[in-house]
Amino acid sequence: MTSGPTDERDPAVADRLAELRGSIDNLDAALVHLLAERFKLTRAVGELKARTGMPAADPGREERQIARLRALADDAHLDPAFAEQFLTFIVAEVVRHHEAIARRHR
Ligand SMILES: O=C(O)C(=O)C[C@]1(C(=O)O)C=C[C@@H](O)C=C1
Repeated sequence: MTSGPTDERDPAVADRLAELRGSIDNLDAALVHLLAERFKLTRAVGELKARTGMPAADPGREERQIARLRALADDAHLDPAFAEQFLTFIVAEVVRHHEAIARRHR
């Protein structure tokens, strides 16, 4: 017999789905905590940069981070383009925070 859309009513399938979703929820929580820690560190960097008059963004550093993350993603069988987009998205938010901190220091 082939499996079909009714399989999710099968208790074994429902249990397995709940188990997988439980682990996904744990990892999502870990990601939120990791991001919160990263933003604590970047806030300190933003304050240091504002205090010393350094520019918010460092394109050279970003280039190196992207190259490193792409290689790590490749090793981990994660799409390197996705890893790059993810980092770029986070760093754009960090730069926005740095700029807001710098405005407050003026
Ligand atoms: O390392 C820095 O200089 C930072 O400001 C941190 C960070 C990052 O989020 O990793 C953010 C902005 C820079 O363009 C590069 C890196």
